[in-house]
Amino acid sequence: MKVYYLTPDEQGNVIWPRLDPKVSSVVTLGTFDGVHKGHQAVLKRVVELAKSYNSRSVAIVFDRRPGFLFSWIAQHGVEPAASEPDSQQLSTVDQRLKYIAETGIDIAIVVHFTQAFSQISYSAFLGQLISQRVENSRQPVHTLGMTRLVLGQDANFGRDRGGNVKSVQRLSEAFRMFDLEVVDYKGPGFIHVPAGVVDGKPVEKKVRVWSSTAVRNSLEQMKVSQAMEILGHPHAVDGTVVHGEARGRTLGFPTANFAPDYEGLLPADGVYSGWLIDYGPADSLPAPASVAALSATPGSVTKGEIISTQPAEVARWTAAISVGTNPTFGPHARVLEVFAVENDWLDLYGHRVRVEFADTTGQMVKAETLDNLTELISQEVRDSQKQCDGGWTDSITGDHIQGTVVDWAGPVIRES
Ligand SMILES: Cc1cc2nc3c(=O)[nH]c(=O)nc-3n(C[C@H](O)[C@H](O)[C@H](O)COP(=O)(O)O)c2cc1C
Ligand SMILES: Nc1ncnc2c1ncn2[C@@H]1O[C@H](COP(=O)(O)OP(=O)(O)OP(=O)(O)O)[C@@H](O)[C@H]1O
Repeated sequence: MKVYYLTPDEQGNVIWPRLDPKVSSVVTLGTFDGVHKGHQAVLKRVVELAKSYNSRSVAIVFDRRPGFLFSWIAQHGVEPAASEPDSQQLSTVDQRLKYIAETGIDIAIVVHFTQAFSQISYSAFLGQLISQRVENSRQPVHTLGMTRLVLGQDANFGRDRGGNVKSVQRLSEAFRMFDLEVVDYKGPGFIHVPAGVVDGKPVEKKVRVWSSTAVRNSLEQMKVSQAMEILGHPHAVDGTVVHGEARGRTLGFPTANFAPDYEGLLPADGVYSGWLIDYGPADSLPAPASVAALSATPGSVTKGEIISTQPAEVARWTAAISVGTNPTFGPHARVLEVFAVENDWLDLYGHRVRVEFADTTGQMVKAETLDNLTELISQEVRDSQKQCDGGWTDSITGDHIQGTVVDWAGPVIRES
């Protein structure tokens, strides 16, 4: 998959890549947070249509959730800095691109979502996907050559969320420049999720089961296996390993402690089963293109290259995962710690790692004694092995992923 990164200028304008004018594009657009099964249905339809029309398949991905941008502005009065983390984001742009690439999409165009960009009307935006007028040129120049647009039934985009299935259909019929195809595959239906408090009373809202809101709700309730069911892959958190308090070895369960700048939404405090993936020393890995794109000149396009959006996995282990404040040991910051079940005594300091959440094994408790805690953790480790035994199957590729050690060349520290 080729990836282009677009940085809007102060007026919100972007320069679209000029793609080969002899080939038309089937396009979809959205945030794709989590790339859940609903998103997958839309993306797969784009790939299918592109194949049948000899077109290219294009996904326009908004980076920064619009919800994050607008709530930040409402709270702080200004736009967040480009590097400001979004604590409610399920997956980083690199994680999303990895899954989008798996669906078979040819080109992803990542647009850094700014307030000025959000003010472009849906009709002007869609027009730009066909051709664009540029400075010093009278004739509009060919951009993506969009001939087909694929949207989910309740898609909304453009200024004041004016672009929806009805308004886009009208536009399509009036100008006959592109066709609209609507994917109405919402999955297993709807659920109610908490939506804050009004007049002192908790209120709920109805959302699709296949939605990022439902995934966030599952994670907040420790239901990581439910999140996996909606996503079609385990929910993941990425980070680098730092030193903890070196207590784990004494307990018999040394853990890889994630640095506080981890990426991905952390599930509620609790103990989970899953997988720990090692990508090797962080300083040996190239910075992802998405990081460089954050400091790009406004109004620029970072040329697309065929990039690997994820470093290669060095090893993968079944994991017992602890999220919380370790109350047994008094006041403590909230931490994410992972014990690699098959290989205790690993040296992962400074490594780039990922943890994938499979299921729940217990609560974070204040144990009476260290022996009690060790006993509890031992049981949770056994449960993790049982729960992760079957691995998991990627809903996009159909690949079966087994949670056992791949080929780890790093040092294994044995107890002396
Ligand atoms: C599977 C697992 C379950 C855990 N459960 C608890 C718990 O219920 N209560 C608690 O205080 N700490 C719990 N911990 C965290 C340990 O207290 C922590 O790993 C240990 O203190 C080592 O910390 P350190 O890495 O900072 O040295 C758990 C750790 C693991 C790996
Ligand atoms: N369950 C679903 N069924 C069909 N289409 C979906 C489903 N979920 C999302 N889509 C479509 O995927 C595209 C990208 O969606 P986007 O990520 O921008 O936001 P969304 O629709 O609000 O998704 P979510 O609520 O899960 O965040 C849109 O066209 C949207 O309508």
